[in-house]
Amino acid sequence: MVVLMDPMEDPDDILRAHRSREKSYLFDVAFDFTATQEMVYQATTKSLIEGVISGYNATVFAYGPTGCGKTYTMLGTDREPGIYVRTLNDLFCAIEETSDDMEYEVSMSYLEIYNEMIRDLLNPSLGYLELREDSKGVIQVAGITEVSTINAKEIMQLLMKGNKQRTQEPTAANQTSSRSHAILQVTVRQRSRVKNVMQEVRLGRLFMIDLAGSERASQTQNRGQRMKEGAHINRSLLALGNCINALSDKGNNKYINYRDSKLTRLLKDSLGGNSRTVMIAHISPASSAFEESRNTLTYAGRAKNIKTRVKQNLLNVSYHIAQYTSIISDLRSEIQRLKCKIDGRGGRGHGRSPCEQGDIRQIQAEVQLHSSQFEQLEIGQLRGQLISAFQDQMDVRRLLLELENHSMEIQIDTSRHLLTIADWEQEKSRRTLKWQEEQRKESYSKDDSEKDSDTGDDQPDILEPPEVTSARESIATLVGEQKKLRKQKVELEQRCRDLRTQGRRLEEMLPRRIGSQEQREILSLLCRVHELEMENTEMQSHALIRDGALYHRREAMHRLEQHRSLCDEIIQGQRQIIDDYNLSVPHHLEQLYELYQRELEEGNLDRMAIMDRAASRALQESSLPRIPPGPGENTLALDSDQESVKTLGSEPQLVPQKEWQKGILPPLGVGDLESEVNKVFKASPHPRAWQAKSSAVLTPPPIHIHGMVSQEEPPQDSSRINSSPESSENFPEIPVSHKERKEILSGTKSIVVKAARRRSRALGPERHQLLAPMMEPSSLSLHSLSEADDGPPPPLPACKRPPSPMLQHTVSEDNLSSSTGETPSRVARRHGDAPGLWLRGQKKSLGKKREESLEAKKRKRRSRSFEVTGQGLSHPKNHPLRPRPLESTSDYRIPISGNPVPSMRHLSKIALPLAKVRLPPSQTTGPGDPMPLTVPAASRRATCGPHQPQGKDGRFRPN
Ligand SMILES: Nc1ncnc2c1ncn2[C@@H]1O[C@H](COP(=O)(O)OP(=O)(O)OP(=O)(O)O)[C@@H](O)[C@H]1O
Repeated sequence: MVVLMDPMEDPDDILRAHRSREKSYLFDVAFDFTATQEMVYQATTKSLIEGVISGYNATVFAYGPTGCGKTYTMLGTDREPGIYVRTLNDLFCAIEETSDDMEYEVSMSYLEIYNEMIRDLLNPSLGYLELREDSKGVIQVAGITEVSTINAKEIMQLLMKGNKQRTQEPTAANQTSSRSHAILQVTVRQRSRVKNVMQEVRLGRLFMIDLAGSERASQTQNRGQRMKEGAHINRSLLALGNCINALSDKGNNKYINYRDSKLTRLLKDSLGGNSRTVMIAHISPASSAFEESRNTLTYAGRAKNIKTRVKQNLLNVSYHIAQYTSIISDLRSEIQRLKCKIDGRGGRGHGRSPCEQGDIRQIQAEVQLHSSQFEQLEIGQLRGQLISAFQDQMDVRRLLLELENHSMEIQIDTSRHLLTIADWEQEKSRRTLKWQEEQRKESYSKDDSEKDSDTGDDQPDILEPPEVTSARESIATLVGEQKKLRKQKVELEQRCRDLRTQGRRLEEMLPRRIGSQEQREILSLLCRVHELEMENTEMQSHALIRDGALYHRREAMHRLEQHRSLCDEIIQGQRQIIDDYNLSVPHHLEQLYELYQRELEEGNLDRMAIMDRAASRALQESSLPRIPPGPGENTLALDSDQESVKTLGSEPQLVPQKEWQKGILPPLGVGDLESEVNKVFKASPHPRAWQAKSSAVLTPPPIHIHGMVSQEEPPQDSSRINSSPESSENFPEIPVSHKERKEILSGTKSIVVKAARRRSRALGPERHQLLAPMMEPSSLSLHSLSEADDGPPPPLPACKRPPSPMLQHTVSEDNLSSSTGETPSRVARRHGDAPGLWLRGQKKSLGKKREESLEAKKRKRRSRSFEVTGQGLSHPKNHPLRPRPLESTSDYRIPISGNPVPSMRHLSKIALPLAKVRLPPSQTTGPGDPMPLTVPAASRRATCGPHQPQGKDGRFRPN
């Protein structure tokens, strides 16, 4: 509240008491002489700044008589700056605070209205400027200088410069009287920093006006120019007052005449339009300025009633195409900069161009994703290559295994054919002997002259059977097949070496390429799996080798047993003759015979057999050594497998490296086989010579099997058992008839081929089961033997020679003749006696004791053999190559059960050469031994009934 008191009022003057001019005025704020510049600024102007930078117009003007401090309030001094400086300072501070999100443009113009003329204070040389109004009704000063800056210090310098240009003249009322209206216009443009085609711009204008003071001519005592200036000042202020009066009159909608002066025209919006306006009225406390003060307060009071409509100045800017070009150029520059930054960081900007994205974060994420995908793809490729290399190696090794399996089958077939040929040679020899015997018998009834005439031809005309010829042809084919297999094996081994080299390169490369521990562990496990697969394959290979070796070994053992039994019988028979006829024997022969007897009694051979069986069992039960694919590089390949595991992982090796190198691939044995085949490939034209050669073979003494003795012979090179010349030369010594041989061989082939096929199948997807069935007890052995035992109870259960009763007689003859390869008469003739003498003239004194002794030993052997047979049932694993039960029993079980089928009839006619062979029990009943499998069952029946000790039927009947 401002109370204006009349200085002329006299309380004692009653006449003028009712004419008092004292008046009170209400304003928003009133300052007294204690108010500072800061207080005035804070109370009047500071609140306008926020609106201005947000797009609102504002006006601050100082109104009042001359010399009342308007200029002081607005401009101030250096020490006490006024509203101009303080407002600008705060304005720039506010802009600075929001400059991160918003972009500002600040421009300033400074002019004065002097004598109703507009002059640019920033560039006074421009002369007087005109006021113009645009299409929107906004008043503009044409050509005014607008300085754009955001630097407060710079704008202050401009302000000082402009003030110096303002017209000030000393008057009687004010030494620094302003003779013009000074108007400082600050325009603020605000826009968002986010670029867009359509952009909003906020435009705020702030007018800070230092009006010239109204003056009275009497008071200012102006004359001339000063009086003229005062007149213009007063006229413009009058126009302003009129506008204020008009605007403040609420109920009067009369016309607002802004055009009376340039000042009102310029302040049109500030007074009654779109502006927040502050009027600072200045009055003087001097009583002499009572009238001016009253008028000022009256105008100010009226101005207080003026209502304005404030609105935000918003401009929607749509850019021109040139601006679009500029924007695009800016964007490209930004993209290029980001691209260079990415390239400089990792140089991984391959593939899709990041410029297509435009967003640095998206580009970075994409680049990272591509990098990760590339790394995963690379690892995946390497892993795939390694797996492929492993699989190729395994495929080649399986092929090798199949090749070896096939080779073994060929060997078995070849052996079978060799046996057929040998049997024929044996049969041929026997027939020749028979024929010669008959010739001799006939010669007794002839004279010497006739005898001499018959000596020309001692060879019968014996035709070779077709199966023997076929066997010779088959052998030729099999030898060719073996050569082919050998060639394929060499190629496969080379292929295996190449694959191993390739795999080794991958194994060396992978640890360097893979940085992830997880990936390394995966690959390590992969290599480990490969190693186990290799191990499995090699175990199968070794099992195959062992199967083949055991088969040949048993076969050879069987032959040797037969041969030994033959020799035993010969020795016993000859000894019997010697004893019966009290023949004189050279001393060294007698010593040898005693040694022979001693070994029989002491069981040395049995002990050897036990040791051999223990060694064989240890061989079977021990862990199988690994078999490298071959010497040289193949061994290296396997080593490399382990090295790969060592490289990729830290798992310990289960098998020492040396073990890998110990094994060998199963030999194809072509060389040995060929050498063997060459001897019998063609029919021998001289069976006698062949027999003489066979007789030179060192035949071991009979081996008496006791207890746990197995049929296996002492350790020897199994690979040579079947293919060695010695073994082949033993074949003719086996006195089996041709027909019997054929039956046996057909059974042998059936079993062996089926077993080989099963092995081949096991090498496929179920190759892991290859070894398992071999370790299972064979039902074949159980059935064959148990059913054999279920037959007619044999008086001598362990008889090795069981010809059927109905065939016993013929068998006996064959037995005698074939067991030695000579007829009994021939044997007797060697000692100078007639053929029948050695049968009829047996003496029972000395020979009987010896015979009883031998018989007791035989019984003992039979008994133990029976025990062994029973134990053999529970230990079938001694026959790793035995045929599978279902396949084998189909051919051989039925005859044994007592219901002979036609095939059994043939079997029952098996000649005694086999029947009289002293076969070890486990061999005769073992399912893995095809030939003894059937023969003992039949021979047991044959001997159960009519078998008698020697001499009863006038014939020698060896065991
Ligand atoms: N509040 C104040 N404190 C100190 N000095 C002041 C104050 N107000 C005004 N003055 C002084 O009074 C004198 C006149 O003031 P000023 O020039 O500002 O008056 P004016 O109203 O602008 O006059 P004019 O209308 O003639 O220009 C100046 O010398 C100024 O320094």
